[in-house]
Amino acid sequence: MRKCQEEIINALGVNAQIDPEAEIDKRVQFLCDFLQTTNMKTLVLGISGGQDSTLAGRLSQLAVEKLRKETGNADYQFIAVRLPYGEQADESDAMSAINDFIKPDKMMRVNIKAATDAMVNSLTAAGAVISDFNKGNIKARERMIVQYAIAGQNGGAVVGTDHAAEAVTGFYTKFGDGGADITPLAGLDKRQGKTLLKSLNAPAKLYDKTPTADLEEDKPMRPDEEALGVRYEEIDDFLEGRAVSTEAAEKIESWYRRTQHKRHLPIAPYDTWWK
Ligand SMILES: Nc1ncnc2c1ncn2[C@@H]1O[C@H](COP(=O)(O)OP(=O)(O)OC[C@H]2O[C@@H]([n+]3cccc(C(=O)O)c3)[C@H](O)[C@@H]2O)[C@@H](O)[C@H]1O
Ligand SMILES: Nc1ncnc2c1ncn2[C@@H]1O[C@H](COP(=O)(O)OP(=O)(O)OP(=O)(O)O)[C@@H](O)[C@H]1O
Ligand SMILES: [Mg+2]
Repeated sequence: MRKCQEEIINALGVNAQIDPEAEIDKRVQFLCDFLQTTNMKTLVLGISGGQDSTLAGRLSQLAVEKLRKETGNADYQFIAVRLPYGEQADESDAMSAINDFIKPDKMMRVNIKAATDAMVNSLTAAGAVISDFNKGNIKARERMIVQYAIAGQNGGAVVGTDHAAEAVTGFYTKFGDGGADITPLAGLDKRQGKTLLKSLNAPAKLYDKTPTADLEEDKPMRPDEEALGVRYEEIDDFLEGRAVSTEAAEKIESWYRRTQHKRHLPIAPYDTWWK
């Protein structure tokens, strides 16, 4: 195995083999332990209609149901949040994830278009030029603001959907979808997430779907793999310690190096990791 590959696997805590049932139990229990230790009662997560939030949402709902049953305290709750920018192309998938699978205690909908456009207009009026790509990151950060507002009002925590196949490339917005309190999918790669969804009897259309950030208006529903220049199959093989083409390995390692700053707290004078 490549030396850098081994370092990444260890840093991100990936296991090549997983037992789906045991993983589900472990990750639900992790959420339960977190809520009990912090004395919080509410989990909050944006549900996009994509694979990651479908899985993290269902695990969150299972955790609060378990705690309600075990403690007799009815206050534990999961709030799923729909956060479209205007009209969302795969709105029906998002609603199917919520109604047919996650079945959250509560669902809220906040359209982030007005806030996003107002921010872009204010920046433009101040003389800034905001590209479509940069506006995409503003959308991700508006979603973060909404989730923290709901968590703040409910004494709750924001669930993040980061996992190993995303962390390795840093393919998320810093302090946007990367901003969260707890990440129950950490250490899983994309196909392992899919396996957990199958095990939980999720509708196949939700995990067979092409992963997309869907942040850019110039490139609607652009597949992550197109933006990254490497396939999830290759990223997952790499993370499971398998051999991948040199080209794929070098791309993955390059993304990893370039996005190192996203996997750390802001750089302080005593930090040395960034040098
Ligand atoms: N070396 C360094 N040390 C410390 N900080 C550094 C830095 N380099 C950049 N930065 C900071 O980081 C910022 C760039 O990071 P960031 O703002 O995240 O922006 P960036 O990484 O350029 O873009 C985010 C990427 O993630 C994708 N994304 C976003 C959200 C969700 C999903 C999804 O899959 O759903 C995907 C999105 O499509 C885009 O390709 C810079 O503006 C700078 O402030
Ligand atoms: N339209 C949206 N409504 C609600 N939440 C959203 C929306 N778009 C993104 N998010 C939040 O941002 C997170 C990051 O998006 P990302 O695309 O990585 O995950 P996903 O959509 O759940 O899965 P996939 O990677 O398979 O598309 C989502 O998991 C979700 O919590
Ligand atoms: Mg998505």
